[in-house]
Amino acid sequence: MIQFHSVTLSYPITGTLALDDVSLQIGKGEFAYLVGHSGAGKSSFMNLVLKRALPTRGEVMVAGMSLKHYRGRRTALLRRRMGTVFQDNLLLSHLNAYDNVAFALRVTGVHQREWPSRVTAALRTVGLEHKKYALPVQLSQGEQQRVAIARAIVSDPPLLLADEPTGNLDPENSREVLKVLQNVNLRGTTVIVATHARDLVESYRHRTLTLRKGKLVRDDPYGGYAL
Ligand SMILES: Nc1ncnc2c1ncn2[C@@H]1O[C@H](COP(=O)(O)OP(=O)(O)OP(=O)(O)O)[C@@H](O)[C@H]1O
Repeated sequence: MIQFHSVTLSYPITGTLALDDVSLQIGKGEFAYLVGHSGAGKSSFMNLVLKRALPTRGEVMVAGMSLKHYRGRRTALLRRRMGTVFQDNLLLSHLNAYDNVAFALRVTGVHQREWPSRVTAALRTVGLEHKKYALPVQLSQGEQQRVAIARAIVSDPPLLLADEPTGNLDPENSREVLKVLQNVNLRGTTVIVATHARDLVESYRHRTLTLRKGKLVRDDPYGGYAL
C-alpha cells in the first residue's frame, strides 16, 4: 500500500531535515503505529503520503504508483481515497453527527440515494448510531473523535491515516478510539497511527515503526514502545 524508497525530506526555507533516508513498506491491510519523540518526523511522513509535502530525495509510492505521477486533479482524487483523522478533528458545529459524516460523501460525489445506508453503517462501526442526531457540542470529545473516524471511513478508503487521534482524549476514550481503528482495520482498511500514547502501543500490539530525528530506527513486527 505504501512504499518509501530512500526518502529524505528537508523543508525548504528552514532546511530542517524532517526525514532522513527512510525506506519501508506497509502492506495492504496492515495496522502500523508510527512512534517517535516530538519532531521525529511522524507528521512529515503523513504529509508525504498525502502529497502535502514532496520528498527532497527518494520516492514515495502509494498503491503501487509513484506520487510523482500524480498531478492536479489526480492528486485531489488520491487524497479523497485516503481517510484522515487528526488530533483536532473539527466537525462542522451546526451539523449533527449524521450530517457531518454525510458531508464527506457529498464532497466525494457519492449519490444521495446511498447516503443513509453508508452513513448509518459508518456510525455503527464507531458505535454511535444512537447519537446520529446529536450536534458536536452535545457529544463528548471521544464521541466527536469517533464521528471524525466515521467521516473518514464512510467513503471506504483503502487507507486510513491517523495522526495523534487520541491526543486530546482521556485513557478510556483513547482505548475506545483505538478499538474503533482496529475494527476499521479488520474490515480490510490499511491503518497507520502516529502516536505518543505509549500505553496504547503497549496494550494493543501492532507493527511499530520508530522514528528518531527523521531516521527509521526500529521496525518491530510485533510492536512495543521502545523510545
Ligand atoms: N512546514 C515545515 N517547515 C519547516 N520545518 C518543519 C515543517 N513542519 C515540520 N517541520 C520540522 O520538521 C521536523 C519534523 O516535524 P514533524 O512535525 O514531522 O514531527 P512529529 O514527529 O510529527 O512531531 P510531533 O509529535 O511534535 O507532532 C521538526 O524539526 C519540525 O520542526
